[in-house]
Amino acid sequence: MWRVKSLDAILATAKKKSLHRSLGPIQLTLLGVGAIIGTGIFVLTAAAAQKAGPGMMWSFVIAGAVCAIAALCYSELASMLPVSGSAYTYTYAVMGELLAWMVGWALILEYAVAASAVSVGWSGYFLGLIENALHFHWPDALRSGPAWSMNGFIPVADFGAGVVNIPAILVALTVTALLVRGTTESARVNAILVVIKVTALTAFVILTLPVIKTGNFSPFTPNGWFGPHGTTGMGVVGAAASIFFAYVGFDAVSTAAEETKNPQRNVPIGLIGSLGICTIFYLLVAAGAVGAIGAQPVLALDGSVVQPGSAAFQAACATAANADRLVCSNEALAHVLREINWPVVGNLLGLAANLALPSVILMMIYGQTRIFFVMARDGLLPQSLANIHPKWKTPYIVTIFTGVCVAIAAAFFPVGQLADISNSGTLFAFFMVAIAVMVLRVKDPNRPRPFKTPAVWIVAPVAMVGCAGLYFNLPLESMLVLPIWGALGLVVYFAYGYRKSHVGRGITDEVHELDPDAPPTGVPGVD
Ligand SMILES: NC(=[NH2+])NCCC[C@H](N)C(=O)O
Repeated sequence: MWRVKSLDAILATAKKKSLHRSLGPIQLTLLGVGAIIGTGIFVLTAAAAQKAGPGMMWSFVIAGAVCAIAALCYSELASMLPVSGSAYTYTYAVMGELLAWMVGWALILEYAVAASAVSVGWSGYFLGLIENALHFHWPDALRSGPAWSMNGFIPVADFGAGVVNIPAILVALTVTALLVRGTTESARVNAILVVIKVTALTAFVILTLPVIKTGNFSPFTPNGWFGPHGTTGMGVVGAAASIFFAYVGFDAVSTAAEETKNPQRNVPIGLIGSLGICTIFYLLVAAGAVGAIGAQPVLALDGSVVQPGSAAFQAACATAANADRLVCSNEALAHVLREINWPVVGNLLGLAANLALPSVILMMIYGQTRIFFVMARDGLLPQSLANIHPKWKTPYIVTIFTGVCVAIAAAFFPVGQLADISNSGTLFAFFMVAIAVMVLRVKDPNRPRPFKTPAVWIVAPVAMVGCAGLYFNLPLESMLVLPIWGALGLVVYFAYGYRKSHVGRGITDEVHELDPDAPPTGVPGVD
């Protein structure tokens, strides 16, 4: 189970597709910005405010910094191993099959659950739009899933607040259908969506900054840095662990390393550039939202601090006094614009989110099928999962399976919890990547590295500490999902993958990216 897949075998697999080095620093930065901006800023701003209050501005800085450091490690491996499967493949080459399996298993959590989170985020903007622009009232029971609370370790659902999130199901299944039919996102569509997203955020900043009231910034950190005693995942650092979601996606830049001119110089510019631009945007948006309408958390009816999305939180938001608070909105940015008397621009921003978010869902479900595909190709999952549809040439079985799971999770869970769970998978994968970079420096010091992590012996350990630090500031329920999911993964591995693994059975599978059984490539941001 410590067997590794040799770097040369992996590279032989990838050899066939050697790409033209054409990207410069500016294109790379834009690619990153396009892949990063999404649900995080549009939707999770409200959850971050509930956790940290105006102090969420620090949360954006912390999460951005952890991402920047992790990104530097990720890029070294991405530039050495320009192949699909990302963190899973890197770990397979460096630390052996068992850990690779665990990373691949965690990536399932990351991608599929992120797709669910974005579906729920889309639903919030969709409902806001049809209600405000078309004055159509969607039935209450069908607009969100139940509110969850914990009774000891047993989750309890309260269906008073909602039963099932129908719009989220619809968007997840629609995107799945498109993927089954073989839709991929073209660079052109991606460029248009980048412009739409950036325009929407710019408009938000321009309209909110002039109406900022300094009084809205105090108290600045109502829940402190780590939340009041007895809570988990609250405070400025708790909000950073959630808002981390808003920065993920920069791997698009790392993945493009082999298409980049002078990667040693341009990849870090692209990474730090796109993360830097997003951080500045996010800070301006956060300042605008806080300053315009305030961002103080709501308290439970008994006066205690509450986790966003929980049953007690829903109850507090249902009171008339709290209904218009930022933290209670499912479409935070559109809501702010309506509150400051720009209803039409608010609706347009909602429309922009509705147009742009499905592409994030598409990339996530696509990325998920790609990971399943690579794992099946290595023999760790059943080959039949990778079966290709005769007419549409897509891996339809895994796509439909993934889409249905995504829709179910989206139907019944709130966006903040889903994002937290997805983050736990991402943080684990980044943590492993930081280790892998160092291990590979020792094991294989002379292999060419188109991009080298600067000061790796400082940067990689700091990345590990940063990822672990954010993970341990997730709410307890979300934190527990990763070990439980991991234990399940171990069972699956020893029951199946351990015996079936191609590397274990001595099969060197030279499946090329261009082989007919490989899924279509060409979605920016996933590989
Ligand atoms: N690989 C991921 N976990 N991506 C999900 C996050 C995508 C993006 N940053 C957003 O805020 O919508």
